[in-house]
Amino acid sequence: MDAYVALEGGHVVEARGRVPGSTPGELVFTTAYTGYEESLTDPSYEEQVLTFSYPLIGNYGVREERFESGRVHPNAVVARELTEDVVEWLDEEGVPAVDHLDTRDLVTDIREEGAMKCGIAVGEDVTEQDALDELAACKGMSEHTDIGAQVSVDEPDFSAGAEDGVDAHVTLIDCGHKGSIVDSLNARGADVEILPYDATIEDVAETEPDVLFISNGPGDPANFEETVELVDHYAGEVPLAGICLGQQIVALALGGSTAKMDFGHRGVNQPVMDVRTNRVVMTTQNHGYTVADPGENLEVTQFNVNDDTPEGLDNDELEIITRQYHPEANPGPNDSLDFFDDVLAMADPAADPVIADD
Ligand SMILES: NC(=O)CC[C@H](N)C(=O)O
Repeated sequence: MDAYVALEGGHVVEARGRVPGSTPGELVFTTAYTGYEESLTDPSYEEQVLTFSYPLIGNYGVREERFESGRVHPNAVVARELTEDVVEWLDEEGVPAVDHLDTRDLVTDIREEGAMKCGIAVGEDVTEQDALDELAACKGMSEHTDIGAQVSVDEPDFSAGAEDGVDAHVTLIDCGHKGSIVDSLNARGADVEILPYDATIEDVAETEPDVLFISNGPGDPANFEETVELVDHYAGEVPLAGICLGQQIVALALGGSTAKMDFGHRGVNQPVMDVRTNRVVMTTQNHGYTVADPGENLEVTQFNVNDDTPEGLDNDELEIITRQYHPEANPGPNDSLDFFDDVLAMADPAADPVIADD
């Protein structure tokens, strides 16, 4: 099977085709050396082409219990070597895949030029031109204005908490959540009400949340206008938590700003410094945007040791905790699981129910 990857600027790389198909997508890389099932099912990779810098992907098989959602989200997959198990899975999912190319070169290009548009063509008779045509059709990440609708639940859903633990009711706004965020809350006793990304202020009020939780998700946070409005309304009225896109949305709602990073943070060993405890934790990350300015209402309590970008924003008085990384730690490391205890410590089931109007 022939395979070509056309990079922004027009350079075309030849590869071995593993799963046929053609697609555009934003080319990004992850340095994660484990957790390929978690990465590939993470909705935050929607509309991207995921390159693994680790050279062998699929060496411990494919197991559904490690999936973070019901499908593979990247538009295509690139690796130095993909095992048969992974190829079979991607084939069932209809996700184009290529290997046997120099991923060191590709990652170096992304490091130097930044995450870029690309086009992939894989199949018996595909040509370089087919890949270039896909590239020409590739939109920039921020042009995917409906990306929330592509990954969010359409209807509200509910996931019951364990019998033991915190008697709390969390309303999760689903911007493309990882399943293990819900599992982490359920395991601590909290019931989780899952609402679509465009839920209204009234929809949230009906669920009577003890905590309002904004999930991770794909694309540019500025395109989640409905969710930004929700946070703007509920900040100070109900405790707020957010992960990754959730942190960015909370920052936008509280007067801060976000910006696109050059090549982002994607991996499982990103070091984060907590300025309150003076401890460094290792974290799993997957993001291409960052909070550029947290605004006047949020304190930067954690930052990335590599590039100083904000990793944790807090407001103790308004009861807000957000993290840019993934504390649910799938596939690990487990250093920051206590985030969920801190979130649920804000819940006060005896408090008056929230109200929809100001
Ligand atoms: N994992 C996420 O929530 C990613 C957030 C956002 N889409 C970004 O790329 O920065």
